Amino acid sequence: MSVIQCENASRQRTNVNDRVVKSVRMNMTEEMVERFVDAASRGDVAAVSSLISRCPSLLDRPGANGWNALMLAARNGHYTVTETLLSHGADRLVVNRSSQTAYDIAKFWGHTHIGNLLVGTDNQSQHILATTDPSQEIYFSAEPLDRLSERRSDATWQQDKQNQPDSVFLLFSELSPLVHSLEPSTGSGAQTSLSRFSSSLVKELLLKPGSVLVFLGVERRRPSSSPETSSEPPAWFAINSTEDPEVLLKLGGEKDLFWARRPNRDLLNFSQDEAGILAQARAVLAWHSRYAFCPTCGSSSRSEEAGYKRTCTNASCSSLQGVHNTSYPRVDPVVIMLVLHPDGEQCLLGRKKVFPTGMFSCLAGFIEPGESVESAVRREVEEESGVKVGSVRYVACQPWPVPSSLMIGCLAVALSTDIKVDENEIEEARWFPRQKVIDALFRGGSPVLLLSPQQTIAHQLVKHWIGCNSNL
Ligand SMILES: NC(=O)C1=CN([C@@H]2O[C@H](COP(=O)(O)OP(=O)(O)OC[C@H]3O[C@@H](n4cnc5c(N)ncnc54)[C@H](OP(=O)(O)O)[C@@H]3O)[C@@H](O)[C@H]2O)C=CC1
Ligand SMILES: [Mg+2]
Ligand SMILES: [Mg+2]
Ligand SMILES: [Mg+2]
Ligand SMILES: [Zn+2]
Repeated sequence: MSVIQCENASRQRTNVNDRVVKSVRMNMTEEMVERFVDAASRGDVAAVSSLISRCPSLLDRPGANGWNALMLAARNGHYTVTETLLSHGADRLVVNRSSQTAYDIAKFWGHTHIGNLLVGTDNQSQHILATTDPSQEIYFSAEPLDRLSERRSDATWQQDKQNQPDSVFLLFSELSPLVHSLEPSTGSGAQTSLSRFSSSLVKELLLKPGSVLVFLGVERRRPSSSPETSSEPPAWFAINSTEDPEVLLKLGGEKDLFWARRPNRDLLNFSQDEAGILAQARAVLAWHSRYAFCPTCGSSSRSEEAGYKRTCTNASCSSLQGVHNTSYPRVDPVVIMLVLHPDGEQCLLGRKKVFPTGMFSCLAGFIEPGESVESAVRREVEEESGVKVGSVRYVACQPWPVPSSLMIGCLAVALSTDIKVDENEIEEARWFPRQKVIDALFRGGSPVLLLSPQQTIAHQLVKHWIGCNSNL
């Protein structure tokens, strides 16, 4: 045998030996994983603890059937084993082959106490589970003011409120609100706050021909028991001004005020209450800015009913007779839907060209005249992605004041899965598995999937789907 043949034979023997060693090691590891998940499944705390201390990497390893120790402990209602696994840092966010987390499994099998343990107290897992009522968290939907619509046509009451020292006036220039930054220590998570002006500061501004005033409502609070303060809660107004924005800034004196000009970004930084007020104020002011002239005859129109109606100044205009929706602030209904794959474990998300790299969101589209919510969902999904949709279920809605949409959020189930995007509207659409979505929601964005911010209903719909049990 030549030297080369000898070397080759020796190399082959080494490779064979390596493979044998590797396979023995693999069998040993697999065996250990099976022993570990079996101990968790039987509720054997001592065996679970001893195996983790010998080999910590076993903790989240799935057994041959795709279930890890935490899932099996949850399935069989073993509280102490669940507790032990969590105390070692077991990952609550991993899913099995059917896209179920340990929490899904505990909830399905009725082990509420284990479900509660898996929710824990940390924000991360609470987010997953506290999604049964998404409307609780919808940005722009809080209603801290009582709109008192019956007071809109009471001119004396309106004038009186405009003169009250405790009335609050919000300022807008070209529909951008005047705001100031908040210290992070406020704890509300809000970064900016609406700047509030008193009647004396805006008195002159209200006399300018380009100023539009809208009555928003009064604060929802019990009348004060203190005799020094007014017994009626303060009234709130919004003003859109055409004056020089730099000059308007000076109304705030020395304070560090600025205009929140980028609608899709700057309007998302307020507290829930202020976002609710902003949604109302901006949408009504946007309507005034677009309807200065009567849509029926083209004559000029004037604001009435404290900013909630525009009436044509032409006495012979037909809009002055009968029902005319051109006279009232408009709301445009939009459907927004999370489409679920027929397997229940994937969802359809799309991206527009203008989205930041990696960002995907729910498909959405304006409802057309004569269309139901369900038909609009089916039409928009098919137009934008080529996917056919069957059942549609309403989940929650969101006022979206850019300029005045109402986003009607639904879950919809796909009947077909092939994707063909409408390139005018969507750059790409894809099916995303539940685990990827969980990772994007709770472990921070990955380059593959970045979701829209939590203030959007698109984000809330995705979170709601994750909070629903996967099919068991
Ligand atoms: N809060 C959230 O989570 C989200 C909110 N949105 C909002 O929903 C709205 C609609 O979504 P989008 O996907 O753009 O809608 P569509 O899929 O219906 O497409 C938008 C196109 O429809 C046309 N359009 C504009 N206004 C209307 C109307 N009143 N009725 C019918 N068609 C109209 C426009 O065409 P043209 O360009 O020719 O004028 C526009 O380009 C947007 O305002 C968007 O900001 C969207 C996604 C998420
Ligand atoms: Mg569309
Ligand atoms: Mg669309
Ligand atoms: Mg459309
Ligand atoms: Zn008219």
